Amino acid sequence: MTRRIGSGKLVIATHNAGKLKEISALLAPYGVECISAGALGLPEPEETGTTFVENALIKARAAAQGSGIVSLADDSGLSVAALDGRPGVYTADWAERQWFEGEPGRDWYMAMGKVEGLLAQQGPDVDRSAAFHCTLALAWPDGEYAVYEGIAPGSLTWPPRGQLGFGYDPVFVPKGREQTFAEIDSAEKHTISHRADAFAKLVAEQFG
Ligand SMILES: O=P(O)(O)OP(=O)(O)OP(=O)(O)OC[C@H]1O[C@@H](n2cnc3c(O)ncnc32)[C@H](O)[C@@H]1O
Ligand SMILES: [Mg+2]
Repeated sequence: MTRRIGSGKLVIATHNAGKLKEISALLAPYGVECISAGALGLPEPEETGTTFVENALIKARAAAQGSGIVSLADDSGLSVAALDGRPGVYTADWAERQWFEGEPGRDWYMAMGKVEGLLAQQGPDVDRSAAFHCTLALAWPDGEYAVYEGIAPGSLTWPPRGQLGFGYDPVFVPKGREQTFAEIDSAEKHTISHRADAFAKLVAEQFG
């Protein structure tokens, strides 16, 4: 029997504002008091793993140890079929760190262009299928943990479209749709995304 979060405090071990917003919305119905790793001043651990599971556990364990509170991390990424699954666990790293109006951030437009450039090298008939992956890891300060995985299949489009969401959303068209994730409102994204898929499994086990 997996240990449960219950209705106490939960640290959200991410430094990505887009993810934090989505995770808080997905957890809103379950009466958990969410605190972000940033608000607690927790450092961003180095993601030295080679799989989504390893990196999610690194982030969740670092936050649980640093805060003494059960922590939830999300490691996610875009796997492109024609690029043998890249950028995969390196999805965030493909976007260079930059300063935008005095704030640190990453250049997602440049990263989306990098993916598109590699696809374009394979010619006009290249297979444009891709999938977003999301691994959620829960870690307790005493070392116990649980992992939940989700996926959203789809394809890549170019040029980027839409203003909603974050990261690579403007180039990702989920399967069966015509709009990109950045053109789909957040309530609807929460019914079809990789994060929603992983959360459905977490919710069934933790709050079911
Ligand atoms: O590690 P944390 O602090 O959580 O934040 P991060 O942005 O570094 O997150 P990851 O290491 O998991 O990298 C995953 C990247 O994949 C992209 N990504 C993940 N989920 C996404 C989504 O729902 N829509 C668009 N892009 C997404 C986004 O660019 C993320 O930066
Ligand atoms: Mg990261």
